[in-house]
Amino acid sequence: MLQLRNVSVKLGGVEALRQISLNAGERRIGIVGRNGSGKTTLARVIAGLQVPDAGSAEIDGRDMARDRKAALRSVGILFQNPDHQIIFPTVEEEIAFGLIQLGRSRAEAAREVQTILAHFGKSHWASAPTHGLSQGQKQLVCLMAVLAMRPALIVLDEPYSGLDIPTRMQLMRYVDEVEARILHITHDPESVRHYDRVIWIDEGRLRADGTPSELLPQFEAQMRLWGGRDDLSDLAG
Ligand SMILES: Nc1ncnc2c1ncn2[C@@H]1O[C@H](COP(=O)(O)OP(=O)(O)OP(=O)(O)O)[C@@H](O)[C@H]1O
Repeated sequence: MLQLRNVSVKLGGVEALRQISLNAGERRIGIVGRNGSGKTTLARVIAGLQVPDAGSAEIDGRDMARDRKAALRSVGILFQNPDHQIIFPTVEEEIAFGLIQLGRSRAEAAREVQTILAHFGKSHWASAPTHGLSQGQKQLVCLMAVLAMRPALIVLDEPYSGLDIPTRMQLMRYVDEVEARILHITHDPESVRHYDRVIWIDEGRLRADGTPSELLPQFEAQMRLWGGRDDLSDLAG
């Protein structure tokens, strides 16, 4: 169970999040909102990577900002750009890193790396150089690295942008099969239409919260309305 209590975050004078409170236990949750609305900041708070200026983010009663070990075990995060995530020269080292951080021995980590690669039919990638992979292949490596750590919750921050349609469809299929709970940040209503719940963040506030069938038509209508204007002065920041 994810519990946010009055979470506020200021970044360089900008109120990126303003008093967000919510409880979430659904298996699949989408987060929508326009550019600069605070979605990535929210993802970082939930993963314990951003300490809120006020309020707290807890998963199963553990405070993500204060208990880094619990945060590592509980939440995996997949960012939009895999180049910001990948740091190791080979695929196996990249996937092993999180496991070693969780306290696995090198031998245990190596076994678990093999297991996850085999699960995705990518055993032959083990010693492949990460810099030689395409964007979609890198994104799959990041997903495997997150899944290998078996977190209870996976936060996806626009993981499909920049991928071609077949790669996106394949990755979406992999993600749909994942046991862990998913919180998926996106601009694309289609990718969360089959989810259990959607949360709309606007100017750092929780604007609406409901089922996709209730919320997405409102969201799309508002996006079209804003898109019809030439004025970008209301864009956050
Ligand atoms: N490091 C930072 N310093 C100052 N302001 C920041 C910083 N990071 C984010 N912001 C501001 O905080 C607000 C929320 O940013 P955030 O990245 O969370 O939005 P977002 O909804 O994820 O946007 P996008 O959809 O464009 O990725 C924006 O106004 C942004 O300019």
